[in-house]
This record gives sequence, C-alpha cells and structure tokens, in this order.
Amino acid sequence: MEATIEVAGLRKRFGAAQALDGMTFTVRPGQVTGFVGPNGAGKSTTMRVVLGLDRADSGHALISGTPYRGLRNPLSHVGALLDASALQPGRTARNHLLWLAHSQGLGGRRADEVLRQVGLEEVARRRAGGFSLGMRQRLGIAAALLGDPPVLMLDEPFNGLDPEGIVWIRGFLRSLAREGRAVLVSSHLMSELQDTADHLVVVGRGRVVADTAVADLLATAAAGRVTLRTSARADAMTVLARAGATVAATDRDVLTVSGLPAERIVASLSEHAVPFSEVSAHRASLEEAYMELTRDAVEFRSEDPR
Ligand SMILES: Nc1ncnc2c1ncn2[C@@H]1O[C@H](COP(=O)(O)OP(=O)(O)OP(=O)(O)O)[C@@H](O)[C@H]1O
Repeated sequence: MEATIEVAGLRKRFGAAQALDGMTFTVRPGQVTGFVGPNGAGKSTTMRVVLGLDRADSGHALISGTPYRGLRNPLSHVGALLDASALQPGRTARNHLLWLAHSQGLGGRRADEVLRQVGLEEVARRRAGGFSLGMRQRLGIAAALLGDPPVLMLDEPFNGLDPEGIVWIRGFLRSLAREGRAVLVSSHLMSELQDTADHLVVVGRGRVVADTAVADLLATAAAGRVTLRTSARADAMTVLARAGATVAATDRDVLTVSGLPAERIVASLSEHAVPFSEVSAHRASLEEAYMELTRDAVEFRSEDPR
C-alpha cells in the first residue's frame, strides 16, 4: 500500500464553530505537501482527526488506506508533531525518546538514531525542560521519526524558529520526502514553505481553497511577466507605459512589467536611451502566487475568526 494521507468530506463542529466543512485532499508519497491557511482554518483539527485524537462528525481520514485506530503499531505507520511543548521537562531528551519507544514496543536503539538524525546527540543527556523552542521542535521531530514511518505530519514546525532553524527544517523535510515518505506540513505563512513544499493544499474556513503543485502555481503567477532592473525607474515607467505595458514598482530599482514581451521592452528602452542592467523572466515568490490565488477570495483572506 502506498504511503498516503487521505481526507474526504471531513466535517466537525465545535459549538457554534464549524471547524471542518467538507475538508478533502490526499497527501502523496515522495513529496512535501504544505497545508496552508489562516489561523482557525481547520489545519490542526484535520490533523487531530487523522490521528484519531478528535472524532469527525462525518467524512473519513485514512493513513495508507487504514483509519488510524485500525493501525497496528501506529508509530511505524505515521509520525506526528502536534505540540513541541508536550514533554516532561524533567526528562532528558534521550529518556523522553526511550520512554516513547518503549511505550510503543520499539527498541531503545532507535532513540539514539533519531537523536543523531535531528542533530541533538550532543544534548541528548540534557533535560528537555531547558531546551530552546528550536531544540524542542527537533526533539518533537525525532519523536515523530522513532518508528521510521512512511507518513509524517507536522503542525507548524517552523513556529518560533530562528533563520538557521528554518533552513535546517526545510532541508530536513525535503530529505524525508526524497526518501519516499508522504510529508504534510502545516503553516499559516506561505513564505515559510518557499523552497520546501512540492505541493500545496490551501485551506480556509474548514475547506480546501486550492490543491496544486507548487511549480504550476509559480508558473501561473509568473506568466508573461518580466523583471526589469534600472537606475532610471521613472523614465522606464513612462516609456514602457507608452508602449502599452503595465508596470509595477517592485523594489527601489526593480520593476515588474506585464503586457509586453522582453524583446519589445529592450527595444523601447534602447530607443529612448533608458539605461537598464537586467531584463529577465519574472520569478514569482510563493507569497506572491498565494496572493494571486486568493485575490478573488477577499473574504477568505481577511478572515480571522479569533
Ligand atoms: N477543542 C476545540 N474547542 C472549540 N473550538 C475549537 C477546538 N479546536 C478548534 N476549534 C475551533 O475550530 C476552528 C479551527 O481551528 P484549528 O485549530 O483547526 O485551525 P488552524 O487552521 O489549525 O489554526 P491555527 O493556525 O491557529 O492553529 C477554529 O474556529 C477554532 O477556534
């Protein structure tokens, strides 16, 4: 059976709040899938339902074709990081993992292996209560990896990390996916998933707003746009607008031009002796693509029920 997470038609209400409203998507192996949406969109609730910690009112959630409760030795099928602070502060990192391993019938050797994998071997015998948030996140990921599961689910693993920690998690998630695992990572910041996610499931108000390959999303967002670097921004804007282009100022000396092919941009600027140092196909950022994707869903973007 292929390593997957399948969520279909999940609905879940907490009092007046419809936390999940038909949530449906599939997470495939060999990819990092970003699970993105504003606070309260239903990401954590979905993960809790997948792990059998919350019961959905309707719909179903399967891990590699089986409901969580039907899995034998669940840690060897799915690893999860839901809350990095969920540990006994008095226990050492290693004892925390040994305790988890033994509770699941796994050997102690795995504790040392995963500590090494996440770069915590030097602090393995220090009490986890004194760990920084970044170290706790690493320990949480180590715990998720104990059973060497083909499916991983991490809720906001970037939260509170310094830039070095973010770079580490990005590389680590990519390597886990390269090993063929299905990796689902939630975030409320699209920018965190840049250079990490291969696929995106964008959610709002308990349902999927977009389910797309990152490459397709970026290509659509970049379509037909050209980046122009010039020290004469005002002149360039005037000349290109006259030539029929739509021009937006991106940075102090950078313009994003649409509606005019690169060769016509070069010709117009040269004709009017406007200096420029770069004309290139625009590379959209994930953040930019996300804004484009949700542009028409203003209601969704401005939503913050808390
Ligand atoms: N145990 C609960 N009791 C009551 N309401 C809840 C509970 N858990 C979640 N909710 C509500 O369900 C909705 C979805 O919350 P959820 O935490 O799943 O969103 P999220 O996308 O994970 O947000 P965040 O990024 O803030 O974690 C919110 O309106 C939230 O207030």
